[in-house]
Amino acid sequence: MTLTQLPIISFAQLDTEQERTRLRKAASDVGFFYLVDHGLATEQLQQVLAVSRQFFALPDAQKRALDMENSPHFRGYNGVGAEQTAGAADTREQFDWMNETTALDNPQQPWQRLIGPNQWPQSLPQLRQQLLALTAKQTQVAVGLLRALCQSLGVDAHALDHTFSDAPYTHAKIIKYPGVEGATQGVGAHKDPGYLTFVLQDQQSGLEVEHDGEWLSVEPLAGSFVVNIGELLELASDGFLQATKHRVRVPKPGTYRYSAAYFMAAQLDAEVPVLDLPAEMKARSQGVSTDPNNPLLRQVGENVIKGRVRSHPNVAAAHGY
Ligand SMILES: O=C(O)CCC(=O)C(=O)O
Ligand SMILES: [Fe+2]
Repeated sequence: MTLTQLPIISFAQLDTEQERTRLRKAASDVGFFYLVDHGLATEQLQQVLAVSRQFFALPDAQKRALDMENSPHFRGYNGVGAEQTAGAADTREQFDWMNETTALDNPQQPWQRLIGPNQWPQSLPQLRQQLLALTAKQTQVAVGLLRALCQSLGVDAHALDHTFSDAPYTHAKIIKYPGVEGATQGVGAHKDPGYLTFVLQDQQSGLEVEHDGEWLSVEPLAGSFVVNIGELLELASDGFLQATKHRVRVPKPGTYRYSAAYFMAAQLDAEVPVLDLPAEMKARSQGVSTDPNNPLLRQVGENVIKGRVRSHPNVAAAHGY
């Protein structure tokens, strides 16, 4: 039967085996679901979307001063057309931030250059405050969700904890998709590189998920996060869970879509283990996908930097990646 809506999972009920079974089904059959009862107030989420609108409404020069091309750590602003996905330019403006740290003095590996400071607009101090508060709460929920997912896969809830015990690598972005005549690709079809992604959408749809060879539109559900499985979970489950491909279509001309995406990975220096799943799950596993254009890498930093360099060739070139 064709799927018409994503499953809805209650975070608050994941202490019950019944809800964890629903979680496992959603994660393995679709790889995408709405997460509700996650404890973040709808008001806080509305404030994030409001401050994000304020950010994108700043004068172009102020946004350009934060251009990602200034940052060897892939942080900051990108205008429409700067990012590449599936070999074509995306029609979206975005602002990216990650764990707030200082750069390493002597990075040995390209992915170690991801470590560093963010770029924040001085004229909108509430952006930094709102976005860092959001990320901190999302990390708590993502860790709880990952543990429940491990349990649902028949392994210890803490089986992956050692891969993020220093602190998970978190990357997030606020996004504005403008309706541009003749454009269709808001963001091209892709998988996300981390463990789990949370997307906060406004009332405008546009996100589509690949399921059984068709594209399913993810209609907005107020107060929810749209959660999806990333490549690190495909690796950890040896393909029992698949990182589902998704894309965003450009809204109608004259309209806009705003969203905020949060990507939780393991710490950059970790290796993702293969979990010892029960035999019946192993038997149903498809194995890790082998796309020559997108190899999945167990070394977390390498998997993350792969995506950054591919999405932002201008930033990679400016900083000698
Ligand atoms: O804006 C969205 O709904 C999803 C964005 C997305 O898939 C991404 O940035 O990886
Ligand atoms: Fe994505």
